[in-house]
Amino acid sequence: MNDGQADIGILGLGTMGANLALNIAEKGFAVAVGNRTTAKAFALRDDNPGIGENILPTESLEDFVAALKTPRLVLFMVTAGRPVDEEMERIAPLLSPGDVMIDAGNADFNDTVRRSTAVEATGLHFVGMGVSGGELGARHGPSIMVGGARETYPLLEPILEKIAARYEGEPCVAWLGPNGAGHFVKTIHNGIEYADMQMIAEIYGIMRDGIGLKPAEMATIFADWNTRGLSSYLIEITAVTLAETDPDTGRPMVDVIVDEAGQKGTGRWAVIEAQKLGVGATTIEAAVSARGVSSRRGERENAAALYRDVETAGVEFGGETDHIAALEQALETAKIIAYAQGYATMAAASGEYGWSLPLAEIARIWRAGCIIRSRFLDDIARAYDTGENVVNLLQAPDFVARVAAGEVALRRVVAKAVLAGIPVPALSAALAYFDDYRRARGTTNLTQAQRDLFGAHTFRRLDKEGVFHHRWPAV
Ligand SMILES: NC(=O)C1=CN([C@@H]2O[C@H](COP(=O)(O)OP(=O)(O)OC[C@H]3O[C@@H](n4cnc5c(N)ncnc54)[C@H](OP(=O)(O)O)[C@@H]3O)[C@@H](O)[C@H]2O)C=CC1
Ligand SMILES: O=C(CO)[C@H](O)[C@H](O)COP(=O)(O)O
Repeated sequence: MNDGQADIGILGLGTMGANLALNIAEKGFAVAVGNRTTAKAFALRDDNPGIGENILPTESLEDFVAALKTPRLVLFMVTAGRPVDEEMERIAPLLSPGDVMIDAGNADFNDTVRRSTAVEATGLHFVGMGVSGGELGARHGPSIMVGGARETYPLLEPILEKIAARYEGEPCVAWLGPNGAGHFVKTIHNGIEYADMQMIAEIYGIMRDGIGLKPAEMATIFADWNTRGLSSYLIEITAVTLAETDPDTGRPMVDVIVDEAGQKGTGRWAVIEAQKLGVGATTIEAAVSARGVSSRRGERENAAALYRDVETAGVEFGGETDHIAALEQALETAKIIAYAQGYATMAAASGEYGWSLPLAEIARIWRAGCIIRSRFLDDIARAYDTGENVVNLLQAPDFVARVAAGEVALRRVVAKAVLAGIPVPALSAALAYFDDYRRARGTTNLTQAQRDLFGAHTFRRLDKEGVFHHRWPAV
């Protein structure tokens, strides 16, 4: 048994927990580790000479708790959902007032609010903390989105600032707001991740099925795009994945991978929360739906046979440079719209829950470490840093200019893909949102008339103040 030596403890040594423990240990902190499968805790110490001396493996929760300095920092990195509640229930009786439980996995922020309320009532503290960056991020520097009580953050800050990714020297970690704020922001990060990935996949679809490019050719194009406006981790890994060859068959790796996308729920949570807040996060919705449709491969194969003879307009996708340039500009424009939707969701949540989310700071801590990291986030930070009230990124002057310059390319690419029968649900959702958002006189006046006719739901008039009901003809 280790006696009160560890600066922090981690329960859950899967992909993220093990790498986070190594990162913390490497930065000079002593970290107690425990896992349902206990052997993993000892293997983590034994398999990592040089760092292992800062890792204190434990066999039981009693050992784990005894190994921690007080106030104890207990970080859970287990499968989201029920396992988090189970682990919390098991360890709570062993902790003392002032100790801190940290859920660093992905979590539905509603669960975080529930857990936070229950735990804080017992004198313990609870922090919901989003960690992004996957395996390598956890190991060498993730982006960390911290929630929970403001007063609890200083207990974690020295460790988090050391282990977080750095962008131009600044650590990519911040306290973002109370109770569920950290996990809410992580959820929107993942929603944007889904939209970003789906739009890249749609551009890949146009390159493959419209233009007829080979994966290696596409890899070169994406690598080139990664040197300019679209430069980001996701574009970089797109080039890497497209360039890869399957050692078994010698074929491009992407060509042997089944076209069914997995999803663990964070994209869906983002959509649900956006809907609850009345924000149209349509690019994220399209991405989540597209993953759902992709998972019904058998159904899609049947439908493909049933609709084999459907006529699509004879659209020519040439392989010339201007087409590639249009795809690049379309993707860049749609990406701005997707981020605008994600940020609008966070802005609405901030008002609804009284969080005062620091939107510029969120962009800054996403610039490195996380899956959507890119220089583009620097531009978003600047837009929110102006001190002006940016109601939506699509109204920030820099982005108005960029979207105005790129919308024709997006419109042409979407129109061509639609005519050719190539699915572009997220790109077209971005365009539709943009067109809807920029229309001063919309069409829901008709919706209001219908609602008033069938349900006396009332409406407001353009020419008079007040709420009205009209005597419509009986139907
Ligand atoms: N993988 C990624 O790229 C990212 C993951 N996350 C989030 O981090 C969290 C952990 O993910 P990841 O490390 O990938 O998951 P893994 O599947 O690699 O590991 C899961 C861990 O949870 C433990 N566990 C599972 N069920 C229980 C249970 N009922 N009781 C106790 N322990 C349990 C496992 O123990 P055992 O070893 O015994 O099975 C293991 O330590 C999740 O919330 C995930 O969404 C966040 C960012 C990125
Ligand atoms: O949280 C993450 C990054 O920050 C993970 O990448 C995320 O878990 C991936 O989600 P999914 O499996 O649903 O694609």
